[in-house]
Amino acid sequence: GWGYGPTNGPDKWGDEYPVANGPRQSPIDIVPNEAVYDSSLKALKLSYDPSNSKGILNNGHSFQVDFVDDTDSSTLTGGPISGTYRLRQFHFHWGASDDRGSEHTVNGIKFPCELHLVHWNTKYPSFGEAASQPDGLAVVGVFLKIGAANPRIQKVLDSFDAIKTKGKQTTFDNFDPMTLLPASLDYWTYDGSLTTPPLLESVTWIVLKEPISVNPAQMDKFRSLLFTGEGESPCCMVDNYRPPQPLKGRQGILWPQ
Ligand SMILES: NS(=O)(=O)c1ccc(-n2ccn(-c3ccc(F)cc3F)c2=O)cc1
Ligand SMILES: [Zn+2]
Repeated sequence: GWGYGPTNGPDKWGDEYPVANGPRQSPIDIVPNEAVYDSSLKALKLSYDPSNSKGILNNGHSFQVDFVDDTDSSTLTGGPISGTYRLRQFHFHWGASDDRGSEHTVNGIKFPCELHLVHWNTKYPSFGEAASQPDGLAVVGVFLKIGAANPRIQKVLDSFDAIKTKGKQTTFDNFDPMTLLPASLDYWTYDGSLTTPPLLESVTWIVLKEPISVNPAQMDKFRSLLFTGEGESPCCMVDNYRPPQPLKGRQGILWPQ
């Protein structure tokens, strides 16, 4: 199966997933000076119910916190999207060292980590159905930079001992992902795709301009997870990011700062 190694990594994904070379692939390099101002864009509105958080899972590519998404209690509205999108899960991508790890880059700069909050359009009957539609998903991306320790992320990191290997999961109750967001919800937005197989071109990307912080010890905790399952020879879960993809005519749009 696909991964991030030399034999199954991003350069090989196109063999099994031809959309890898499609017209709206993600991530991209964001060049703020080239972003177009769009006065029709609205402010992002995120409303999350902490009681919707369900569990945390090591899926062998990252770890994700899954949410109950059978009601409109944790939603994304406004911003570049129309209608209501429900939060399904959030997860991260990170590097083996602090000089890399994010998927989107800004003027070619990589951050050590990037958070993705995955939402689906409730005009479709389910996440799976939405994931195959051009307006089916909306992912909010948040950069993490090295700085002060982030007390909000600590609860996530404290669960890692229970999900060290691929396939392990544990309960994860009453977590409000709002606490992971920066003060400003200013964003860039563009039409893109899932950044891992199946690389579906169904994502409206909303990348926040303001990063949140983590300290080096917290970044090292991310790197303590394993890509491999229990009993397999251990391979650290690091560098689980896809590099920026060709713009192919797309223009990054900037919400009025
Ligand atoms: N990194 S990201 O662009 O935020 C990203 C990358 C990949 C996924 N992803 C992987 C498999 N799926 C998935 C799961 C169930 C389903 F019915 C359809 C899917 F595409 C999915 O949404 C979800 C989010
Ligand atoms: Zn992601």
